[in-house]
Amino acid sequence: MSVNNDPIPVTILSGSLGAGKTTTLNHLLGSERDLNAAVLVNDMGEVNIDAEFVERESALTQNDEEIIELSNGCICCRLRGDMLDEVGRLAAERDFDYLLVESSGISEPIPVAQTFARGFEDAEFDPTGVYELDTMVSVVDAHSFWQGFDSGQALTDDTVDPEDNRVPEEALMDQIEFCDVLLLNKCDLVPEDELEKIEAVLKTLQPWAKLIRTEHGAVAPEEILNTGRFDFNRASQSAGWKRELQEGHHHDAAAEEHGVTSFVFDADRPFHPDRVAELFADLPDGVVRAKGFFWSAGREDIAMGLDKAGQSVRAGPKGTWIATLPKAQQQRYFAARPGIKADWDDKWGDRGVQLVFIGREFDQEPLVERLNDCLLTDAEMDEDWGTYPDPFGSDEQRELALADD
Ligand SMILES: Nc1nc2c(ncn2[C@@H]2O[C@H](COP(=O)(O)OP(=O)(O)OP(=O)(O)O)[C@@H](O)[C@H]2O)c(=O)[nH]1
Repeated sequence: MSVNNDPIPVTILSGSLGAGKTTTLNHLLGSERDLNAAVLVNDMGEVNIDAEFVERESALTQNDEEIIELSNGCICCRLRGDMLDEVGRLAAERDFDYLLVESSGISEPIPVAQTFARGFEDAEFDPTGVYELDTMVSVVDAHSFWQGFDSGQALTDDTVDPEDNRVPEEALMDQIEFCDVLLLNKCDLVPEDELEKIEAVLKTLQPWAKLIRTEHGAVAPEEILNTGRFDFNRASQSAGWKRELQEGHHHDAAAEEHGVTSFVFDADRPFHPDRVAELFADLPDGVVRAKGFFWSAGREDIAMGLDKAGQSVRAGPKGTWIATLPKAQQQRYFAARPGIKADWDDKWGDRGVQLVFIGREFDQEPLVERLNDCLLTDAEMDEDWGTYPDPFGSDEQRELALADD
């Protein structure tokens, strides 16, 4: 074999439990007989490992991939170093041309991508220059799409990743929002009109990724191998809520036709903490995603964050207002971003509210009205906000409410 020093391309597959990641991998390995790939599989020891082994064995006998299992932990957190050790060992042998990674159902895609794109400080092996992240693929289960945002699991359930207390809908949302290719799988189980609704929501949550319908993971290999689509910065900016905050609302006729609503709620005065906490705990079911910053009266020191993914809602201290930065730093910030001062208030600077709401079949107007009712009234603007109770506490992004079944 000739010596090849080009970086080894990497495709990472994420997707919730049972969405069809293994099926997709098997399809790929079965249809691309010439693909000389190493496969790294991360499972949390959750389900059905035997059945998966059988399927993989069959793929293994057809091709001669090296298959590596990383179990009982997640490659986005505890096993990041282990994953790098393994891919470092593989790279030293270098008898394959492509690395396929199947991450666990609850993996966060960003740290996994980061591990490949930028390395990981605690690991000896530095993947930069040796591996090159080519495509981030998220497999979405069309059949249980809506249930995916309604796990009804409280943060205390065993099913929640014990390492960081995340619920499955948060992982699902991350996987949708940070990827290059979205495979909408199990389309055989879902009628056409329902598929169109799901696609309309997916395109609003993730406008950049290529959206492909699949049955039994049957995707054309060129859609997920050697696509050259991955770009860390672009992927980080590609979430629909982020684009809507930064670039404003894009009218999307297809989305509207399928009942998808998305809007930004903007305000330059604070919310009453109790009123808004109550509202966040009782947002309309149709709101699949909400995200952004808000100002909670009495907490002028810090920007609060709202993060709703499906039924999971977190709100709590999140970021820094420019107004609280030292003057010199503020000046540098303004110099780098001309025009930012447009919304600057003489007294309160950039403190305010900017929240994106995305969902299906909910009415925007009543929600906007309720949000407006949460803002301080003129009379309250003159009160001493220090006497207000603070439901958000000091923990970052504290959980507020979950499905109560
Ligand atoms: N009807 C139908 N079933 C599918 C499809 N894709 C996968 N399945 C089935 O769904 C089940 C789960 O598929 P897997 O490929 O194991 O899913 P996974 O994402 O790898 O699951 P985990 O590794 O457990 O997270 C299996 O029984 C598959 O045969 C599909 O497009 N249609």
